Amino acid sequence: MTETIAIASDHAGFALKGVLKLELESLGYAPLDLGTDDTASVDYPDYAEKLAQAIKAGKASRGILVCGTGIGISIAANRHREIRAALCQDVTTARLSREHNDANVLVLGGRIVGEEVAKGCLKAFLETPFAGGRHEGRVAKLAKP
Ligand SMILES: O=C(CO)[C@H](O)[C@H](O)[C@H](O)COP(=O)(O)O
Repeated sequence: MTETIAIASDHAGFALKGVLKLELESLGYAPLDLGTDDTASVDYPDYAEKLAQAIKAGKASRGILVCGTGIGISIAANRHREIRAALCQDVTTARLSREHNDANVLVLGGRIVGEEVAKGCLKAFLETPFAGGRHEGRVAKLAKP
Protein backbone atom coordinates (compact mmCIF):
# COMPACT_ATOMS: atom_id res chain seq x y z
CA MET A 1 0.00 0.00 0.00
CA THR A 2 1.24 3.49 -0.80
CA GLU A 3 2.38 5.37 2.30
CA THR A 4 0.84 8.82 2.73
CA ILE A 5 3.26 11.53 3.83
CA ALA A 6 1.86 14.88 5.00
CA ILE A 7 3.76 17.96 3.85
CA ALA A 8 3.32 21.60 4.85
CA SER A 9 5.25 24.86 4.86
CA ASP A 10 4.97 28.57 5.45
CA HIS A 11 5.64 31.08 2.65
CA ALA A 12 9.42 30.80 3.13
CA GLY A 13 9.27 27.05 2.58
CA PHE A 14 6.73 27.06 -0.22
CA ALA A 15 9.20 26.62 -3.10
CA LEU A 16 11.08 23.76 -1.45
CA LYS A 17 7.78 22.13 -0.48
CA GLY A 18 6.93 21.94 -4.20
CA VAL A 19 10.25 20.27 -4.98
CA LEU A 20 9.84 17.77 -2.14
CA LYS A 21 6.27 16.98 -3.11
CA LEU A 22 7.40 15.94 -6.59
CA GLU A 23 10.26 13.97 -5.07
CA LEU A 24 7.86 12.13 -2.77
CA GLU A 25 5.80 11.11 -5.79
CA SER A 26 8.84 9.96 -7.72
CA LEU A 27 9.92 7.84 -4.72
CA GLY A 28 6.50 6.15 -4.68
CA TYR A 29 4.83 7.96 -1.77
CA ALA A 30 1.48 9.80 -1.71
CA PRO A 31 1.96 13.40 -0.53
CA LEU A 32 -0.85 15.01 1.48
CA ASP A 33 -0.27 18.73 0.87
CA LEU A 34 -1.58 20.81 3.77
CA GLY A 35 -0.43 24.18 2.37
CA THR A 36 0.52 26.92 2.26
CA ASP A 37 -0.48 27.34 -1.36
CA ASP A 38 1.55 30.37 -2.44
CA THR A 39 4.22 32.78 -1.23
CA ALA A 40 1.87 35.17 0.61
CA SER A 41 3.09 35.65 4.18
CA VAL A 42 1.58 33.21 6.69
CA ASP A 43 2.41 32.02 10.23
CA TYR A 44 4.43 28.80 10.51
CA PRO A 45 2.68 27.58 13.73
CA ASP A 46 -0.56 27.21 11.79
CA TYR A 47 1.05 24.79 9.33
CA ALA A 48 2.87 22.82 12.00
CA GLU A 49 -0.49 22.44 13.72
CA LYS A 50 -2.24 21.20 10.55
CA LEU A 51 0.46 18.61 9.99
CA ALA A 52 0.52 17.44 13.62
CA GLN A 53 -3.26 17.03 13.60
CA ALA A 54 -3.12 15.04 10.33
CA ILE A 55 -0.58 12.63 11.82
CA LYS A 56 -2.47 12.33 15.10
CA ALA A 57 -5.67 11.59 13.17
CA GLY A 58 -3.94 8.87 11.14
CA LYS A 59 -4.32 10.70 7.83
CA ALA A 60 -0.58 10.35 7.25
CA SER A 61 2.05 8.15 8.83
CA ARG A 62 4.85 10.73 8.75
CA GLY A 63 5.39 14.32 7.74
CA ILE A 64 7.64 16.93 6.16
CA LEU A 65 7.71 20.57 7.30
CA VAL A 66 9.53 23.52 5.75
CA CYS A 67 9.90 27.15 6.86
CA GLY A 68 12.72 29.61 6.24
CA THR A 69 15.20 28.15 8.70
CA GLY A 70 13.16 25.16 9.85
CA ILE A 71 13.50 26.40 13.44
CA GLY A 72 10.11 27.98 14.09
CA ILE A 73 8.10 25.22 12.48
CA SER A 74 10.01 22.49 14.34
CA ILE A 75 9.49 24.25 17.69
CA ALA A 76 5.78 24.40 16.93
CA ALA A 77 5.51 20.77 15.80
CA ASN A 78 7.38 19.46 18.84
CA ARG A 79 4.79 20.96 21.18
CA HIS A 80 2.78 17.81 20.37
CA ARG A 81 3.87 14.79 22.39
CA GLU A 82 3.18 12.44 19.47
CA ILE A 83 5.49 14.39 17.16
CA ARG A 84 9.22 13.90 16.97
CA ALA A 85 10.23 16.58 14.48
CA ALA A 86 13.89 16.66 13.46
CA LEU A 87 15.42 19.78 11.92
CA CYS A 88 18.09 18.48 9.55
CA GLN A 89 20.64 20.21 7.35
CA ASP A 90 22.41 17.20 5.87
CA VAL A 91 21.88 13.56 4.98
CA THR A 92 23.72 12.29 8.06
CA THR A 93 21.45 14.06 10.53
CA ALA A 94 18.40 12.99 8.54
CA ARG A 95 19.54 9.35 8.72
CA LEU A 96 20.37 9.58 12.43
CA SER A 97 17.03 11.24 13.18
CA ARG A 98 15.46 7.96 12.11
CA GLU A 99 18.03 5.51 13.51
CA HIS A 100 18.33 7.11 16.96
CA ASN A 101 15.24 9.27 17.44
CA ASP A 102 12.57 7.51 15.39
CA ALA A 103 11.68 10.95 14.03
CA ASN A 104 8.26 11.04 12.42
CA VAL A 105 8.60 14.53 10.94
CA LEU A 106 11.51 15.80 8.85
CA VAL A 107 12.01 19.58 9.03
CA LEU A 108 14.07 21.54 6.51
CA GLY A 109 14.93 25.21 6.10
CA GLY A 110 13.94 26.44 2.67
CA ARG A 111 16.36 29.37 2.97
CA ILE A 112 19.15 27.16 4.32
CA VAL A 113 19.47 23.94 2.33
CA GLY A 114 19.70 23.55 -1.44
CA GLU A 115 17.34 21.35 -3.39
CA GLU A 116 19.75 18.44 -3.84
CA VAL A 117 20.66 18.31 -0.14
CA ALA A 118 16.97 18.52 0.73
CA LYS A 119 16.17 15.61 -1.61
CA GLY A 120 18.97 13.58 -0.02
CA CYS A 121 17.61 14.32 3.45
CA LEU A 122 14.13 13.30 2.32
CA LYS A 123 15.30 9.96 0.91
CA ALA A 124 17.35 9.19 4.04
CA PHE A 125 14.43 10.09 6.30
CA LEU A 126 12.00 7.93 4.34
CA GLU A 127 14.21 4.88 3.90
CA THR A 128 16.10 4.59 7.20
CA PRO A 129 14.53 2.36 9.87
CA PHE A 130 14.59 3.07 13.62
CA ALA A 131 17.49 1.13 15.14
CA GLY A 132 15.67 0.35 18.40
CA GLY A 133 17.84 -1.24 21.12
CA ARG A 134 19.31 1.33 23.49
CA HIS A 135 17.31 4.05 21.74
CA GLU A 136 13.90 2.53 22.60
CA GLY A 137 13.81 3.70 26.21
CA ARG A 138 15.10 7.15 25.34
CA VAL A 139 12.45 7.70 22.71
CA ALA A 140 9.77 6.36 25.09
CA LYS A 141 10.81 9.02 27.62
CA LEU A 142 10.06 11.73 25.06
CA ALA A 143 6.39 10.75 25.12
CA LYS A 144 6.03 11.03 28.90
CA PRO A 145 3.71 13.81 30.17
O1 LIG B 1 10.41 30.55 12.00
C1 LIG B 1 11.27 30.83 11.22
C2 LIG B 1 12.57 31.27 11.75
O2 LIG B 1 12.82 30.51 12.90
C3 LIG B 1 11.09 30.71 9.79
O3 LIG B 1 12.30 30.73 9.10
C4 LIG B 1 10.09 31.63 9.12
O4 LIG B 1 9.89 31.08 7.87
C5 LIG B 1 10.57 33.06 9.02
O5 LIG B 1 10.64 33.66 10.30
C6 LIG B 1 9.70 33.88 8.10
O6 LIG B 1 10.30 35.15 7.95
P1 LIG B 1 9.67 36.32 7.06
O7 LIG B 1 10.68 37.44 7.19
O8 LIG B 1 8.36 36.65 7.66
O9 LIG B 1 9.53 35.81 5.66
